[in-house]
Amino acid sequence: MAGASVKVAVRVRPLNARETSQDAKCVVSMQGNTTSIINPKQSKDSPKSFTFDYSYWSHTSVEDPQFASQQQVCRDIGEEMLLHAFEGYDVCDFAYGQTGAGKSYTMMGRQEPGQQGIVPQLCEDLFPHVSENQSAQLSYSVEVSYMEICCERVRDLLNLKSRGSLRVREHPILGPYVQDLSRLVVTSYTDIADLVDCGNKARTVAATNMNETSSRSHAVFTIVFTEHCHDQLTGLDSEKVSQISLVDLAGSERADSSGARVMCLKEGANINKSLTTLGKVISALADMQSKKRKSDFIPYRDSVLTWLLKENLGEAMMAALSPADINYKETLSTLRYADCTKQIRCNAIINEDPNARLIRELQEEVARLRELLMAQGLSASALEGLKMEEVSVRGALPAVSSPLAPVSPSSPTTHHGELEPSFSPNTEPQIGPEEAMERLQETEKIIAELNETWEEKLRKTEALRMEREALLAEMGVAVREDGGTVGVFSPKKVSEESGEEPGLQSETLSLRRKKKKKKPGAVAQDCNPSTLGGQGGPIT
Ligand SMILES: Nc1ncnc2c1ncn2[C@@H]1O[C@H](COP(=O)(O)OP(=O)(O)OP(=O)(O)O)[C@@H](O)[C@H]1O
Repeated sequence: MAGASVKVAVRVRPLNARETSQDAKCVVSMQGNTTSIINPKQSKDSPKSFTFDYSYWSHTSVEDPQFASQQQVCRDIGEEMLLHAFEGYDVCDFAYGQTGAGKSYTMMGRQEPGQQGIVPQLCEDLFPHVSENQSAQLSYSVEVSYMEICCERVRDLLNLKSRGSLRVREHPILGPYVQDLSRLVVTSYTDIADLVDCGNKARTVAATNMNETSSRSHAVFTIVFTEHCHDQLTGLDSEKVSQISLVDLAGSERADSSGARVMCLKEGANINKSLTTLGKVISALADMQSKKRKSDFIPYRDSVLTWLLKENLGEAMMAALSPADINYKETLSTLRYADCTKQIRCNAIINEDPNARLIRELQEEVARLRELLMAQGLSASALEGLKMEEVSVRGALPAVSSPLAPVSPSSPTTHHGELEPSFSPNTEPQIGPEEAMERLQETEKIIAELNETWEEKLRKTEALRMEREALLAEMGVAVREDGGTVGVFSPKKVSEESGEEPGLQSETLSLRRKKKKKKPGAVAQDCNPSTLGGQGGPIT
């Protein structure tokens, strides 16, 4: 897989009701792997053509021999991803395109038979693969996480209680990661399907509360897949870990500020930082490839999405296209974006024994930080007695003369979902006690998480499931008696007088009121989607 190009597919959907009502014409055509588009204003000009790994014609219906179904898309894209994940590679598929072009349809699809998208189909194929490969030597475990990135803030879609946005941090050994993002264990397709469903509903509820649509945010669903190997001859255990990231990006037209619709101030500044940075990253990688340069500056750090997917951008991209002449400019821009992505090559490596190696390296880091803190005047007994949750780092430590590791002006700031300043154990100047203490706690927390037993993970997963169901029920999402969720109440109109949706339950409302009291007048400016009951006032 290493060195292979990113697989790029484009897919054109049928005209929708709005386009049909405007008498829109189809300007996209496909022949084999080639997609062509005609400029409706200069129809005498020859069409612009692009060749991709796959050009999916889903504009018509199954009766058309050229028609590409959900199953075909998943067979081409999903099956290969699964295969690579079983080999131990990290893989990522992201869906790009204008709002309403068909990204979510391709990634998630619909509930009806035959309409399921890549995510549910891939998850459905996962467990039969596990059963086929399982043996006395080989066993597998699967965990999932689901997050949403909006305005550069990260929200956990599987732990609805984590109301604030999560911090994106960079650890010198672990690299970028989302602190406290829940990773839930799953043992069957039904488990995954329920979590996907809950996450999607959490997204919908949040969007409804915000009087907006989920097309403003990026959804990242990740399957962490671990192969445990026990060598019966030597008695040695080893592991291969791979991540399958499935990303439904925000609508691409928002990358263009001129096309921006009404949006709050913060959103205006941030909504597309991840999307525009993704574009820059893709074009820098493509440029590097075309010039055959070994390394170049790639602006991964400029946005949360690109930073988190830094090691994992390769594998597949699905560009969703509207067929309509009225969307010509957007569709052409999507085709160009996809064309640029073709040039990227995967830098894949197999993640062999990452946990054992990580724990060893993290323990070395803990020892180093402890030494540093002792050298700076903290006693060994104080360090031993240190409990992560008890420690209030700021102001609790003696001041020392060594400077904190400087944050370069271009480094993103440390705040909620935004990026932490980077630090490297080898190159940084001596760090101060506050930072050392913070890192020590962070590293010990990561080690504890890596050392968690399967039973502990199961307990956590179950506790979160119960919390999630209770909260979703409160927010107006019906829960079946067997635990599955069955649909969100239809979006409620925002009451003009109060700014609240009348159907929302008491806790959500009281949360909002509390916020409103604290920050009068902030409704129009703060679009933090991380608060499920967030400021739901109209976006102006
Ligand atoms: N290939 C397709 N076949 C049939 N219907 C489709 C297809 N693609 C999209 N649709 C329909 O078009 C509508 C918009 O699609 P979808 O929600 O997937 O767009 P999107 O790109 O994800 O938009 P957003 O950015 O707002 O999330 C949906 O009703 C969806 O079911």
